[in-house]
Amino acid sequence: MSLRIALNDVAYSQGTTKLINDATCTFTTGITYVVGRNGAGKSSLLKLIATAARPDQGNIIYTQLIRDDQAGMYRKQLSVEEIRTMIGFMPQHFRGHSDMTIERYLTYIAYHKGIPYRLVKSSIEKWLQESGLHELRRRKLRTLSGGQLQSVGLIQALLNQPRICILDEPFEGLDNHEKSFFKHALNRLAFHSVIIISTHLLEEIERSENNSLVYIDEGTLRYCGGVDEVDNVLERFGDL
Ligand SMILES: Nc1ncnc2c1ncn2[C@@H]1O[C@H](COP(=O)(O)OP(=O)(O)OP(=O)(O)O)[C@@H](O)[C@H]1O
Repeated sequence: MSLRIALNDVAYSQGTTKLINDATCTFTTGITYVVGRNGAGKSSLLKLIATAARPDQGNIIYTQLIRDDQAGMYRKQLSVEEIRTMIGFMPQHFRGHSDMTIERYLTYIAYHKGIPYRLVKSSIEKWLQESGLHELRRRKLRTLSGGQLQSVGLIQALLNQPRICILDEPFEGLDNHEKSFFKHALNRLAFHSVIIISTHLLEEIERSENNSLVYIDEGTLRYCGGVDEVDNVLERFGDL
């Protein structure tokens, strides 16, 4: 199932402030890193793609490649409702439900995402064991450290192996063990899913040939292309 997200001349404002200008870019399977300085518009761009905000102008078209015996191969346009069932999203400064325990919160999210009842417990158990959060599973979210909360935010986004995964600064505050665990999970997911990650940590960018880069500056997309160009892009448009 090959997905494509195409932004066509997308503009987005808050009040009189234009946050995104005429953004045209395509996202496909694999990891795309969205980079730019503080305030460049990364979070705004991710919210638009996650359907958490709506463009003032232009559109975002989500299509899926369909193989059909009769009709052959064609691209089907997906509705917002269909897209929302496919998205895993972690906003910047994830908080979750502060009075729930980790276990209860993830169970609630799992049901919400339609994970079959019989798989919920074992799936959450596995994520908690592998991420190192198992011993903390009965702690309320408000008592967690920044890195622990970030891990819960990542698990809730990745729990149902989403076909579209949008993560705003996912590596912020994680220790090396947590980073390598989630990177591994993302690399596995990237074979079948569109993964969009905003980051200002250049060392977190994996320069694999399947990965892409978007450089945003003052709401304008200056570069959309292969991640192998990252050094040239930073030299041309400015370091982060
Ligand atoms: N509700 C709002 N009203 C007015 N301006 C806003 C609003 N939200 C964001 N902005 C401004 O829009 C610009 C882009 O913000 P955005 O959060 O998308 O950038 P960012 O690249 O994610 O920044 P950072 O890396 O610092 O999180 C910033 O200058 C920000 O101050």
